[in-house]
Amino acid sequence: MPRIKVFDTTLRDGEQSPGVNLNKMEKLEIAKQLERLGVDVMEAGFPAASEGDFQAVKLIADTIKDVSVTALARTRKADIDRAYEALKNTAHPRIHVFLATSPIHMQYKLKMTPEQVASQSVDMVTYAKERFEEVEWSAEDATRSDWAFLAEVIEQVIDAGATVINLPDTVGFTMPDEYGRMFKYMKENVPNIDRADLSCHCHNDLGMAAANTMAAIENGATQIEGTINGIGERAGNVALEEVAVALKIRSDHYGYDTGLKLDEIKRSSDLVAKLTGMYVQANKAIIGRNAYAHESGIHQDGVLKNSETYEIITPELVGVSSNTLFMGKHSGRHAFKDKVGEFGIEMSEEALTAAFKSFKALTDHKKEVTDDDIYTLIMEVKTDQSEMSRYTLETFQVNYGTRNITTATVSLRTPDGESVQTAATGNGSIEALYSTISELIDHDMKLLDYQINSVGGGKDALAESHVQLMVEGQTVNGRGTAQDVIEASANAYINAVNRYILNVQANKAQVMNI
Ligand SMILES: CC(=O)SCCNC(=O)CCNC(=O)[C@H](O)C(C)(C)COP(=O)(O)OP(=O)(O)OC[C@H]1O[C@@H](n2cnc3c(N)ncnc32)[C@H](O)[C@@H]1OP(=O)(O)O
Ligand SMILES: CC(C)C(=O)C(=O)O
Ligand SMILES: [Mg+2]
Repeated sequence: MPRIKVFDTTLRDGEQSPGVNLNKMEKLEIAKQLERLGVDVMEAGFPAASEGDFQAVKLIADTIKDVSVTALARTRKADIDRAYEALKNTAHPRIHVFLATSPIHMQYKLKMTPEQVASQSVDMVTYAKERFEEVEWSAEDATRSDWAFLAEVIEQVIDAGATVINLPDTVGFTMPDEYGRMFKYMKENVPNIDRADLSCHCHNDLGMAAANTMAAIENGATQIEGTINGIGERAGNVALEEVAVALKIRSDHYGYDTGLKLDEIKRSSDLVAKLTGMYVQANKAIIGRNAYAHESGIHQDGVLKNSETYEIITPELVGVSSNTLFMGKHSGRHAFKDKVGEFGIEMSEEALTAAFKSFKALTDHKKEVTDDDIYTLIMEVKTDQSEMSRYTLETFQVNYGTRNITTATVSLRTPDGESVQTAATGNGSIEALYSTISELIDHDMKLLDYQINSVGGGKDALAESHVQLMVEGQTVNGRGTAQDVIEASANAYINAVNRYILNVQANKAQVMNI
């Protein structure tokens, strides 16, 4: 069966989701999972955007061996140079250069004529080609561009060395038949089109991203771009798992396949949801909690007689399985290690010991420790940068009552190793807690967003909190886990402050290096 290449942009376009901000260790974990999933190309970031993005792309490029790693660049030499610096040691490098071709973007955003857009694209593809064998060129806002103009630019950039041509539906504007016709038009009107892969890149503003991607495949696309769980700018990108499973289940209709290991989909989805804080809705296609659940009597009756009456996808196909190993206070290190293996996660002995210690501590409070709990603990250990952390929570107490003024008392260890303590009040537990922590930390801070979720079910479930703070004018995210919701909230807040401090240190180090 002919194979469609999969270009994952979870770490670049996906990270452009409002409110998402991954540190480099979190990005690396996602990159390793994408490698296990079997994507052909992963877009690791936009190195010219920030020092943090540059470092994350470089770390991924230096680590990933079996997948092509790419990075985004504007049609500017400085962007291409920065991408080259980040990617130069990777096994299969690719640069991704983009420039908008629609009248509205050219006139108002770029303030360039169509002729300037064409020649700048050619010049920068030529420049990129001197550094990279694989050069992808994207016509941003292709679906609102003039097709004849676009065809001319595509022909020129292929002559200049582009090996992949991407036609993004940047604002999710197109419809399936129209997008399909655009691909057919380019196949028929660009004389050298067969010298390049043709790629689609769909956004979901009108809920058409998956349908548009399928239409592109039917009309000549050889590469699809998207993200895990469909995260991304505004309403997101196409969810890769939806397209890959649709191609598999309807191979009779399309006759194409991807190289993805479909049973790695659930793990990939869980990891991205956990590290980004963007949880998947229960009825989400392919990986939603309800995607393999049957509620009504007639459906249940049908499924009991023959599951295919109401199930077109088996849960096992995408790696959804029921928990068979009961993990509790009597479990030992072997069972724990086996569970880590089941998740497909590699851990050093040191990290395994730390995760096992947290697991045992949890079993003292929790009757049954679920897969979700263990997975959360492992990720806490794997993405921990505590050796570089600055503030740690020592103790806290919150007094809340319907008729009392809520008071929190918190003790923190500061970056200098000093123990500081104070108390403050607030309208509720979290406000009192956060006001108290703020008083102990010598930075100007504002809470922008706060989320609390339970991991798995049950009244003794672990709590996981995500916060977004404005610290000294910089937006930072934080994540914290604990058995208690207030402790998880405190951990998330302190984690955000520590990330801010690490960012400041990284920037200072960069200035000193220059
Ligand atoms: C459709 C997409 O997803 S595109 C990718 C979007 N991703 C991002 O923007 C990543 C995060 N971005 C950033 O950190 C910043 O925008 C940066 C570092 C890239 C640039 O920052 P700044 O230099 O402050 O510029 P700012 O973002 O305000 O404006 C963008 C500039 O790039 C220009 N530009 C936009 N696209 C392109 C392009 N493809 N090629 C060349 N120039 C471009 C704009 O015209 C504008 O130029 P101007 O300053 O001459 O008016
Ligand atoms: C940078 C390009 C490929 C993009 O993300 C878009 O146009 O949506
Ligand atoms: Mg995009």
